[in-house]
Amino acid sequence: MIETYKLTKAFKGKRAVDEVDFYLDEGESVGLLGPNGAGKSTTISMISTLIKPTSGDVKLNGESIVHNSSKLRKILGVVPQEIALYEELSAYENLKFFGQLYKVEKSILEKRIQSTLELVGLRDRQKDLVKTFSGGMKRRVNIAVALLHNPKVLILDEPTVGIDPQSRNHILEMVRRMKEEQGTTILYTSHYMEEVEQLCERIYVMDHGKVIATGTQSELLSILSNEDTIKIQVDKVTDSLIETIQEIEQVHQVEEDKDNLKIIAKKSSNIVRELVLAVEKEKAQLLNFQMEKPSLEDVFLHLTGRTLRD
Ligand SMILES: Nc1ncnc2c1ncn2[C@@H]1O[C@H](COP(=O)(O)OP(=O)(O)OP(=O)(O)O)[C@@H](O)[C@H]1O
Repeated sequence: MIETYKLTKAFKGKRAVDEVDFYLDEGESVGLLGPNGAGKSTTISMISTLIKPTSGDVKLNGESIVHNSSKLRKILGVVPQEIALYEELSAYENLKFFGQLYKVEKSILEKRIQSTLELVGLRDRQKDLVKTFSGGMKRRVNIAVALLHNPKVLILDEPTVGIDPQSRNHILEMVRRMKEEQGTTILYTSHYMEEVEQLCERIYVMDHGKVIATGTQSELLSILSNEDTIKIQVDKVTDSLIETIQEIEQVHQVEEDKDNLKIIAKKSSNIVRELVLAVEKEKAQLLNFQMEKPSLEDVFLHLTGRTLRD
């Protein structure tokens, strides 16, 4: 349905998006996962024709949309990171205003306003002014705006950043319902791997403007099939302890998390013994030891040496 070929965007000569090849099939929900600055927003801005690529192409059903975006715009709903609403108007009035602006037919606009408000869980607050809403509620109205013309494809740019848990749950549930009940095609960007794990069938992992891995969740996790993820808790984490563990031959990554250390190491029978010896050598006390199932966060750590939230 939508495909990109070597999609590239440079700002002042620096590539924010670097030859990204990507596809989104009808009815799929695909995640773009990456830390802040990875190039996710720039990628979706090009896909949604808000900015022009420096080079490369975006195609809708085989036709380039870079210079002819009208077909795409009809079927696309985009929820940007920034909230764009009139604070002095009510939720209902905002939707009516944007519905008229987007030329939603008069005869169906009222019904659409009510169904989108229902979907984002704000039907009973529709008469309240947007300025009285929490950040999460404003984000939900913003999503309703993007849904007014009943788009086949919905692109959401980090829709749950910085909002209350109730709104976050509403948004996740809404995306799930749109996909399952209406067959909407979804492109979802996030740096929360749990959300992408929960909602998306296929995932592109981005870092520094490039796609560094892609596949289904289980395909991505199989990157770590030769690795163990081990969590140890010690009485005190020191730099010297981290260095000693990093010197163990099988160890690829060590991540510090309060009193815990998360270690990704090549599968081997003696890794446990090596870790115990390292802790003893540093005169630390081992309080807990746990082998863990790898997560997408671990895949990212393995590929980049950093965590998604660094
Ligand atoms: N208009 C612009 N002018 C200059 N640099 C830009 C512009 N837009 C984005 N960038 C740079 O491009 C890189 C990628 O940014 P982008 O917003 O696409 O990342 P992201 O993965 O969406 O992260 P975030 O979640 O922080 O938005 C960053 O280094 C950013 O500073």
